[in-house]
Amino acid sequence: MSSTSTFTTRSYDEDCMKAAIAQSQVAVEEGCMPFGAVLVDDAGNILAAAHNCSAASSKRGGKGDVTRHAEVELVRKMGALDNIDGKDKTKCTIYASTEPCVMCAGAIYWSGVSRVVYGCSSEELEQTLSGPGGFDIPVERLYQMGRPGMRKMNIVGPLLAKEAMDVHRASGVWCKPITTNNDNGKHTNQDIETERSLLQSGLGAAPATRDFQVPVISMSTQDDDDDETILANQLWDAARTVGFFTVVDHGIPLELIQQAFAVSADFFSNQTREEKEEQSPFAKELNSGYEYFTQVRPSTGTADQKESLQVTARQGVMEGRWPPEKFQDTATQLLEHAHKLANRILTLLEKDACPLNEAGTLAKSHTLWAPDGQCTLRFLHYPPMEPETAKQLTTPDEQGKIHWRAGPHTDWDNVTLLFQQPGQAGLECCSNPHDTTKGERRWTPIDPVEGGIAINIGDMLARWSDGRLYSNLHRVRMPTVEECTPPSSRYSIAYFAQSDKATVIRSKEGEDPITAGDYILSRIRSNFES
Ligand SMILES: O=C(O)CCC(=O)C(=O)O
Ligand SMILES: [Fe+2]
Repeated sequence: MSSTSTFTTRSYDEDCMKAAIAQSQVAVEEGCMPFGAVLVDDAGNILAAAHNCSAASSKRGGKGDVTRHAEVELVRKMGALDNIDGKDKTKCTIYASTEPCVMCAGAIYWSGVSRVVYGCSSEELEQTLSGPGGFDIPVERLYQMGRPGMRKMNIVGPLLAKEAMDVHRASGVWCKPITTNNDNGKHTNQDIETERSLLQSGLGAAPATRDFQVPVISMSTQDDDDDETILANQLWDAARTVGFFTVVDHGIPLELIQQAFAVSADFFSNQTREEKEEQSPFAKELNSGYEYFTQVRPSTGTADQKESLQVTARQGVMEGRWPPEKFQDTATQLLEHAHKLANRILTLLEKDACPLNEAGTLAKSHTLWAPDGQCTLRFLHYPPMEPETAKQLTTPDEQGKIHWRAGPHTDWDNVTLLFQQPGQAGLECCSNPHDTTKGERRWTPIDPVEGGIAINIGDMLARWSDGRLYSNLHRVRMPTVEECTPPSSRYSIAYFAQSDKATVIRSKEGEDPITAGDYILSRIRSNFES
């Protein structure tokens, strides 16, 4: 595990770390290894900067001097610095884009500097290396191994780990290509098996009771730390027990939500299936575009009674797949708002869910429209049906199978924001098996609330949080006879917050990490294979 120091951070730490990471980029541009470092005084002034000067490979200009690591270069520069005269070196900080190796930790100690802030941990880097690992001991532990009387060293990190790792990955000099970093579907198959078992156990088809409630939580705070803490605790309790909750006062304008439902109804209900397919052709590997009654859930063996349009917020994916302008404008705006809200929720949950994460890691792992972005906005329409049809589709066939508007499933993402409209009920969730206060597992409705958004935890965050959070099953039941008199639609819009492809999701110690890209890909594949 990477160590997180108990020492406090300073207001200029992030800016100085960005300067160290920029140095690591300069190193790459000069054909060297991706490491950078800066020296900073106790007022936050950068006194010197250096980067690795060992050539990346013989192909890139000779082997060079292998001791020319960024920190060693920096310490050597210190001897010649004019601006360090009169300063107390023990109060200076060295920012290193990656946790210093044993050699650099020694050089830093002998330089007289007593504070070290690092970007990504050597452990994180090690796990992405294509070759053998390095000669590293976590720097905090290394300094603790020194003799009594040794000067006390103050270590802070990881800080801006994603940014620091991005330079390593993009450098192409030694990280594994990210697509090879997968777990052969071990986890994703487990998720699919959980869904498949619902068919045999009968739990998937058990009717909903109102034995437990899905909490409704106001997200309005006065920008005050106490309010934020109260809100974080409420979200944590709801996420940890039920796994589903509805938020109100969340800041997304009601008019925008209503406008999104209006363009959705216009797209689905005022065009033929062929027109929709032509406007937004479906791409299987991207899981993007328009689909008509195609999704067969492992939990039901029958196709969901729905049509959907999936907007994937990745560079280029929606080209040739956007319905007309007004739809695109509205969907883009809703995506922006949903993205911000999801990130706020993830940040509020992070401290309890992923205690080893640097604060903000979850939020930073989602980038809208990035080349490896994976967030999606899914417009759903469950078409109206006659009462007779609803009855027929919910009567078990010879194999005991029935139909659903959406069969029981868990979502693949970190967190889902689900917009639903009053008067269009049907969404239900199953109790969390880890919540022992609920006894036997049961289903309960998630009633639509005007302007409210239903939130649920997905499999990605369940995994990232080492099971501290749980992604619970949910489904959309068929309409009742009353709801079919007259036949009526259900529209919903789901925002799925899925980390960028290169994000490394690491769960328990000893388990293989997986990139978010591989994770989603294996879920897409297994869903189509089922
Ligand atoms: O339409 C709904 O209410 C639920 C949709 C859903 O759960 C999904 O698409 O994952
Ligand atoms: Fe879902």
